[in-house]
Amino acid sequence: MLTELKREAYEANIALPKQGLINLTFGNASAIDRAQGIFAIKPSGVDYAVLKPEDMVLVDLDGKRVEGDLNPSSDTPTHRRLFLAFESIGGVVHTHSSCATAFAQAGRAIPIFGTTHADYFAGDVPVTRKMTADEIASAYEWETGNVIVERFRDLDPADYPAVLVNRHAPFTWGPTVAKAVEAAVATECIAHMALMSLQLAPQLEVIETELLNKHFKRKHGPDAYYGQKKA
Ligand SMILES: O=C(CO)[C@@H](O)[C@H](O)COP(=O)(O)O
Repeated sequence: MLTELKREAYEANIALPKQGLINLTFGNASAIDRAQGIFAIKPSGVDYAVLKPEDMVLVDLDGKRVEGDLNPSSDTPTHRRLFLAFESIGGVVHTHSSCATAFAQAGRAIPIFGTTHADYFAGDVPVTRKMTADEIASAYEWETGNVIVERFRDLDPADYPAVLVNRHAPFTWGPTVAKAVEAAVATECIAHMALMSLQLAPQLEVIETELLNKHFKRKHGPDAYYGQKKA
C-alpha cells in the first residue's frame, strides 16, 4: 500500500545523515498522501544505515497505524499535529542538528543577519515557548505540535518552513518531504552562520527590512508576505 509514498519518505530519511544533520538515530521524516489522509514515517529507533523503504510505517490522521510491523517514530504525534494544522505541507522533518539545536536549547530564535537567511525565511527562524510541566507530563509529542501551532498563529508556514522547539530541536516542513529536507539543511546552515557571526560581532544587528524584503521576494515571488499571515 502507498509504495511510492513510503519510497519518498524513505529517501528523505536517508538524506538526513548524508546531509550531516543526524547523530545516532535522532530525527525522523514523514510524507503525507493528502487524498488518503495517510502519512509514511520513519520507524522508531531504527538505524538509518539499515533502513528500507518497506520499513516506513503508515499512519492515518487519526493517529491509527494503517500498515507496518515496526513502531512509528516517537515523534509521530507531532508530525500528525503539523499535518492537521498546516494543510499546505506535504512533508515534515525533525532533526537534532547541532547549531539549530543550540539555539533551541537556549530558547533563542535564529536572527536574520544576512541575505543567505533572507533568501529562505521571511524573518527570524521562530522558537516556541517552553512547554509547561503538565504539557510535558501529558501527551508530550502531541503538545510539542501544539506549541508549534500556537507559535504560528500569526505566521504563514509557507514563509517560515522551520521552527525551533524550545529546549528540544528543529522541525521543518515543505510542500514535499524533499523540500522539508531542504529546509532542514538551510536551517542548520543559517544557524551555524548566525553563531559564527555572533562570535565575530556580538552586538550584530539583524538586517534591515528593505534587504530582507528584496531577497525573500526575489526568491518567493512579488506577492510573498513576510512576518505576517497571508490575508
Ligand atoms: O526528538 C527525539 C528525541 O528527543 C527524537 O528525534 C528521537 O531521537 C528519535 O525518535 P524515533 O523517531 O527513533 O522514535
